[in-house]
Amino acid sequence: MPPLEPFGARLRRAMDERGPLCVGIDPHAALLSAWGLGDDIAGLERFARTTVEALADRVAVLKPQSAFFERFGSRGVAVLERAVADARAAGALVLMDAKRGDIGSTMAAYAETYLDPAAPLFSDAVTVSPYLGYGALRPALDLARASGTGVFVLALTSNPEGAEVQHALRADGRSVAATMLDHLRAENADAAPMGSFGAVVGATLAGGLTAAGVDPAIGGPLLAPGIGAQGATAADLPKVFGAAVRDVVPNVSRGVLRHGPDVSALRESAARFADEVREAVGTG
Ligand SMILES: O=c1ccn([C@@H]2O[C@H](COP(=O)(O)O)[C@@H](O)[C@H]2O)c(=O)[nH]1
Repeated sequence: MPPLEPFGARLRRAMDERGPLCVGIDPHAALLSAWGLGDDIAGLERFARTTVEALADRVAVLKPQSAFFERFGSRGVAVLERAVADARAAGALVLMDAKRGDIGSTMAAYAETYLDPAAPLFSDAVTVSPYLGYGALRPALDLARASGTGVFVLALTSNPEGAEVQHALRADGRSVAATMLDHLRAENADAAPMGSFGAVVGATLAGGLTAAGVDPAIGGPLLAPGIGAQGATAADLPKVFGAAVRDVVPNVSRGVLRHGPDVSALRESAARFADEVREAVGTG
């Protein structure tokens, strides 16, 4: 198979054609129940299939939350494999939210799990945690570059607990979060129209970026979770991201999923969020 076009270029095109919204596939036990499904493999499978059927042909990115599949063991992972393949076949980019991070050959194995085109869970991009040091992510960064996939590094997460680590200051006075964004800016240097190496920066962080001395412009995508159930709205995006808002991929999971299992209702909800984002970001 020929190598894919770089993820950043594929993502920019998808954002231009479909709008930048990313919808999560998060089969919480409470959502399975609200959809009238069992908290079991059959329920998981129906939930994933319905979400993919409703949204994969219209949103730029679908983001399965791996944890909700892994809790069912190998059969849950098999459902995840199918969801990823079906979503990609229907035209969505798949961002696997696995938040992996380790060292050396272990990190390389995580990278192969999601970014090797021959792997059963091959996805367009994966989230990673830099808590073992940005340099420890090198196997994933290198494999992404080679395979035309992307990596999203946790920088300023949407949860309030993240600040104690991410706002911490290094000896040179830079915050940990700002340092992660510096690394990503360097990783994306010279990439056009957009780099493949993204940051996770919560939409909940109005004021938080300045506090952490962070410039969100990294030449790559900015995944912004926190809209909907966590309280942020599309109108917060320009406040949080300023001029970098054009590179933001806003994520909504429960805010859309709570409208299921009706396919039309899921689509209408995603369309409403997409309209709100368009209005807030000023792209038409
Ligand atoms: O900082 C982060 C990083 C990841 N997430 C994930 O995004 C979704 C958000 O779900 P909602 O239902 O829209 O709250 C979920 O999978 C999180 O694990 C995040 O929220 N914040």
